[in-house]
Amino acid sequence: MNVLGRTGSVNVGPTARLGTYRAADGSEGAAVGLDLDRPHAALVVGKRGYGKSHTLGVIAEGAARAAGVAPVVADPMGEFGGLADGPVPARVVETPTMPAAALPADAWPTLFDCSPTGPVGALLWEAAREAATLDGMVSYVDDADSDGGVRRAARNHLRLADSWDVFDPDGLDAAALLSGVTTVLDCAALPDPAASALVRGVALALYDACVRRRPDRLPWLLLDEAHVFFDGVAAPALETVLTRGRTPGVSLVAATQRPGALPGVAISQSDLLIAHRLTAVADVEALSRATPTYLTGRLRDRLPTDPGGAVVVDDATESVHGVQVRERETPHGGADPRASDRRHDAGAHGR
Ligand SMILES: Nc1ncnc2c1ncn2[C@@H]1O[C@H](COP(=O)(O)OP(=O)(O)OP(=O)(O)O)[C@@H](O)[C@H]1O
Repeated sequence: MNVLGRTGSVNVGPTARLGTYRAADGSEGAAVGLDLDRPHAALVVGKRGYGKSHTLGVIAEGAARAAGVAPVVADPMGEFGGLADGPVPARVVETPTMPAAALPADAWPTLFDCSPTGPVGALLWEAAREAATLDGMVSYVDDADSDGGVRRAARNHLRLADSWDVFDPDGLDAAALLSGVTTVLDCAALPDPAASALVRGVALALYDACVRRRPDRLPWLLLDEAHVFFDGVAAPALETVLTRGRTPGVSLVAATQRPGALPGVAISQSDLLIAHRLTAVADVEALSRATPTYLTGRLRDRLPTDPGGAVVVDDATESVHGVQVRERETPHGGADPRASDRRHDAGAHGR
C-alpha cells in the first residue's frame, strides 16, 4: 500500500487505511494509506454532505488501531459516538469536563468577549490567575476592590461558565487523554464558547505533556467543524500546535466545510490537504492561495464531484492524488435525516 505523508520506506510505522486511488475517469486503483508514524497537520475540507466527517472518522479509526498513537476527537455535532460501537478501541466522554485552570488566565476575558484591558476583563484575568477553580474565582471577584457593577458583571460571566458544566477540578487531564483508547469528546450539548474552551484546554494539555516529558503515545487531535474552534478561544492553542506541535509530536487534523473561514496558518501549515467537493468561491480561493506550486493546474478543476472522492495534496512527497475514501468500519452518525424515513417510521407505528 502506498502511504501518503510518508517519505522513505512505506512499510515502516503505523498507517491509517484511507481508501483507493481514483483515476480521472472515476476508476479505482491500488489501496492508499495515511502516515501515522510521524506528526502531521492535516486539513479535511468539503461542502456539506460530501464526506469530510466520514473521512475524519476513517482517520480516527486508523489512529485508534495504531500502536503509539492517542487520538482525541472533538465532536461538536455528536457524530462520532459510533467509533465506540465498532471493532476499534474507543470511548465516548458524553459530558467532557476539564479543570478551570487548564484555560490560561489571559483566555478568560476573551471567553466572554471582554477586553483584557477593560475593568471586567481585567478582573476575570486576575481571578483566573489567583484561583484554580470557578468557585475560587467567584470568591476572588466577590472580595475584589472593584466597582460593584464590575464585580457583578464578572460574577455573571463566571455563573454562565458554571452553567456550561464544562469546568470541574476532576476533569480530563493529559494522562487521561493519552491513555490507550481513542477519546471522543461529545460537545454536542455545549455552546460554541464552552466547546472552544474545552478544546483549548485539551490542545494545551496535550502540547505541554509532549513538551515536558516523553509520553508513551503521540497525541492526534481531530476536530470536526474546525472553523468554530479557530473562531473561538481555542484559536491560540490550535495555532501553537500547528506551528510548533510537530517537534514535540502533536498532530492536528482539522475538518471544515469553510476553509475560507480558517486563519491562513491553518492552511499554510498543513502538510496534508484532503479536499472533497467545494463550490464556494471564497473557500476554493483560500485553498488555491496556499496550495503549493507542484499542484499543477487549478485546484478547482481537480476537485471531485461525488461524496467520498477527494484530492489529496501531500507536502511530504510533494505530490497530488485522486482518492476514493473507504467505507467506515464503525457507524457514521453524520447522515442527514430524511422526512421520507420519518413518514415510513410513523407508518410502522400505525400513525
Ligand atoms: N467515502 C465514503 N464512502 C461511503 N459513504 C460516504 C463516504 N463519504 C461520505 N459518505 C456518506 O455521505 C454522507 C455525507 O457524509 P458526511 O456526513 O461525512 O458529510 P459532511 O461533508 O461531513 O457533511 P456535514 O457537514 O453535514 O457533516 C454520509 O451519509 C456518509 O456516510
